[in-house]
Amino acid sequence: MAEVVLEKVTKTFGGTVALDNVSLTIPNGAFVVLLGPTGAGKTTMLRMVSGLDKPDSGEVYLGGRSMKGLSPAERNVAMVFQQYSLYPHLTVRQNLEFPLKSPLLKTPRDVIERKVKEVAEVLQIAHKLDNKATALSGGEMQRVSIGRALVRNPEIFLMDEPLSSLDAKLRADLRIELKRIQAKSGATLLYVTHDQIEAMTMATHVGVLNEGKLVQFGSPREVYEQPVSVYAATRLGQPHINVLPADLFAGAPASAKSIGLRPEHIAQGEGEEALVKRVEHLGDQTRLHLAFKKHDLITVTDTHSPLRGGETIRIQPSRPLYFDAVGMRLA
Ligand SMILES: Nc1ncnc2c1ncn2[C@@H]1O[C@H](COP(=O)(O)OP(=O)(O)OP(=O)(O)O)[C@@H](O)[C@H]1O
Repeated sequence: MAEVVLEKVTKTFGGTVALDNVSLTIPNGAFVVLLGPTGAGKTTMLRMVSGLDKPDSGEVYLGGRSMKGLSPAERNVAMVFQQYSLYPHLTVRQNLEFPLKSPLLKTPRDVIERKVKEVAEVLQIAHKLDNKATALSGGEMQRVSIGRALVRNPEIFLMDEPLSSLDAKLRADLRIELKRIQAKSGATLLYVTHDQIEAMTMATHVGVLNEGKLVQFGSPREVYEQPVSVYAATRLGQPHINVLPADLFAGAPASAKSIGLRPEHIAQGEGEEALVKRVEHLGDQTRLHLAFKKHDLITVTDTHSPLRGGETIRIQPSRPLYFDAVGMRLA
């Protein structure tokens, strides 16, 4: 287990500021999901922690120790990247054994065998252990790369979109397994994803990055319910939060420029008229696409709603969030 601390970390590439004075304390055993659009600095943050890259200024501490000058091998971290990195001439078993065969670790043979077997079962690749890495599908290769990180029992895992090449069923299975393994081992995990469900279901903490700056760090629930800005609010939630001019509804504070309404925070039955443009029955949820005073918005309703396109309903905000002219949240 290890606490991860970034202290005023800045990293630039030419004219691009990839990380901008980021300070952050990640508690022992946390599962942190980093969110932000492409180029926000997520991968750069993982690379700073791993030692693959050095900060221009600032410092990284793992388990209370400064990592200044330490190589990736000298840090107790294991990484999984989006692109699988396997030894193609070795079998799946040999690929999984490789991290344990480091002369530094001196892992006994029976322990190696047990760990490889356990990890292969969890990742549903036990039947492929004797295949060459090149004789695997993309999803299988990715599972072997995850396995190579898992066999080592590191204090810190760094994962960059590790499930993005897998199909929906396997993603859902591995989400649960990764969360279980992380909770059981007590390791701290930093995880990059663009997937909302992964963020909400796996994370104990969410870090929102915008152009290299850490704009919010908190539990998924906190970021969802109490976002600091429109930007942070739009990082979580599917369908997205509705952001509309504040004066569309009565009751906005004078300094509010926009109102943010999560789809489930629009009450139906009372208020003003909205036109139902489209009804989407998704099985576990029904979405209503509404037109309200020339603006589009999305809300959710009863799964068995009899509503149809062309009808009108009455709506009013139930839990509005207000933002100022630059998109910052108003208290
Ligand atoms: N090795 C590099 N050389 C030059 N620029 C880089 C390098 N690595 C990152 N950058 C730049 O730094 C910024 C942050 O990149 P980073 O890869 O951390 O973003 P990201 O949030 O991980 O994006 P993605 O979701 O696309 O992976 C980007 O503008 C990127 O182009």
